[in-house]
Amino acid sequence: MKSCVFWVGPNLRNSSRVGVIAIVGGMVVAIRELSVELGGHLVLKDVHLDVTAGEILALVGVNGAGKSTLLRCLAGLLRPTSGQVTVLGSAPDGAPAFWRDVAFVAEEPSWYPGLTVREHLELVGITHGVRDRARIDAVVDEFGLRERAEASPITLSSGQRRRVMLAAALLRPSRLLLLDEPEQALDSEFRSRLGGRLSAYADGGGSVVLAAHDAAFVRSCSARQAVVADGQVDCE
Ligand SMILES: Nc1ncnc2c1ncn2[C@@H]1O[C@H](COP(=O)(O)OP(=O)(O)OP(=O)(O)O)[C@@H](O)[C@H]1O
Repeated sequence: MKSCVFWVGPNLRNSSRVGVIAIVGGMVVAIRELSVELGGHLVLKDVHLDVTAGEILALVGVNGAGKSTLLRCLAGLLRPTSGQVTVLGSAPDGAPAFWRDVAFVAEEPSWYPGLTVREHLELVGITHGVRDRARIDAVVDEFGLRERAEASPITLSSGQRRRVMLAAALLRPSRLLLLDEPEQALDSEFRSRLGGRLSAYADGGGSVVLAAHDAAFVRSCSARQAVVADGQVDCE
């Protein structure tokens, strides 16, 4: 094993695997010869991709290009047809230890039925060792949710629901954020604020892989771009 590079920033202090898993050369994601066949169609073909600690990678491409498919492979929700996917030193396995270090925001919002916005955030916080009410309050404010904090997410607008999902992902410690079209349904001001927030997360040593359609949003988070087309991923 080559030299180990650890960066323990504000988002990472409570991380379960800091100091346990060695990230060779700061590599957080390593994809080698990844192919994925869905419904008899080769969606991804021999993809090779690396993401380092503190990097934001934006997957861009037309509808159906395979961006969500790639994110689902990184989250361990989809088994590749062939090739290797390594996340934080291991194959994504969906085990609790994996989810302690990785936060995933899917394209479709989901939440715990019967809980208010604040209760949802508190539950996510408790699950990941964040019990500080002031921290929950700060996130509620940061994501513009104060007036709807006691409401059920089902009664929120689509942009407000997206904010709840993003707040939950950024509230807890993690080392890698996987975000499927996080800018979707957000107004322009909040898109640009989210870009700044993700940049700060990366400055703290976290890595982000996101799929996005909004070029201005991708620029606002200073992301490296990877174009997904014809089953291939071409990085800048
Ligand atoms: N379960 C499935 N069975 C068969 N085909 C699938 C399945 N899931 C996805 N696909 C196909 O795989 C291709 C890639 O889909 P994917 O959702 O990854 O695209 P995307 O780049 O995220 O698109 P969008 O920008 O519209 O979100 C599409 O042609 C889609 O129809």
